[in-house]
Amino acid sequence: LKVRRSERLIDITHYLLERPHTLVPLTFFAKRYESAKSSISEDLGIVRRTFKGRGTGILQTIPGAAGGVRFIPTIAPAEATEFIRAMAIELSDKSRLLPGGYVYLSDLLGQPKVLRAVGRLIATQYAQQQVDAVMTVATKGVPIAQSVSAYLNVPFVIVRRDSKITEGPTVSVNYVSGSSRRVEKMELSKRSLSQNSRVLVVDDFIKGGGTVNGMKSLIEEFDSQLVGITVFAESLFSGKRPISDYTALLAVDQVDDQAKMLHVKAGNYLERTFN
Ligand SMILES: O=P(O)(O)OC[C@H]1C[C@H](OP(=O)(O)OP(=O)(O)O)[C@H](O)[C@@H]1O
Repeated sequence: LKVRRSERLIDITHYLLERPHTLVPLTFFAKRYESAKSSISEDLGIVRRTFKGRGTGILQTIPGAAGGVRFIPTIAPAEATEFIRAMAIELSDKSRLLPGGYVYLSDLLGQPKVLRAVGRLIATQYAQQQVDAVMTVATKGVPIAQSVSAYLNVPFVIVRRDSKITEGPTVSVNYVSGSSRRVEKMELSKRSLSQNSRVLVVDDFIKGGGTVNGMKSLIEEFDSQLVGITVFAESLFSGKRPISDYTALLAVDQVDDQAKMLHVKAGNYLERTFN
């Protein structure tokens, strides 16, 4: 039974939204709706124009027999700007101040709406780059990594600071925890990352930068490449960070836990992603 265009458009949209960064051949849709490929091409043109117009994402067309379409989720600059503006106001609440210049984020990074937005923002930044895996360190970075990996349709791997027999054989590196000048160890199970992987590092917070620097070393131990580092928020840090090339959605620009004062502004995400 032939399926009407209005129904095809709804079902095509739903199918693609659920399968980001996945190549879907035209013949798949032609068979699914028992429609001509020319009709499916017109359908996809309507979806592409609507996605583009509303900032939903990019619908790539790959020509040829092995071709098809691929949905790349993105977030529109205006929506990204609005989200970051709202987050900066939310984070500038002095009740979020923690000793040592840390900011309490766990309530926000436990909200599905916030995690979906953060995942989409970071996936937009790397939408056109080859990413094979998203890496973070337990614990607070995990929900962010999961959300980014869902939008990029790649696995995420969790680096741990403690040894667990359930992780099997691991690769470990020592790193200096910036804020406390302590030498710490982090490790990743050998099976979780193959050689020559292109790895995106994400985390909730960067202070001294020791943690992300440790993950950079770990990626090198796996003979893999670091694609980029993006964190939800960066703190003020008086020392010199071992890593300076990273992206932050938000940035603490005034903090004084004695005076109970905290101000958070937009980080460098917007200019790094949309310029
Ligand atoms: O830039 P640095 O000075 O290295 O600090 C940033 C680390 C510390 C903190 O993790 P913790 O709160 O230590 O651990 P967990 O994420 O497990 O709560 C945060 O999540 C980053 O991973």
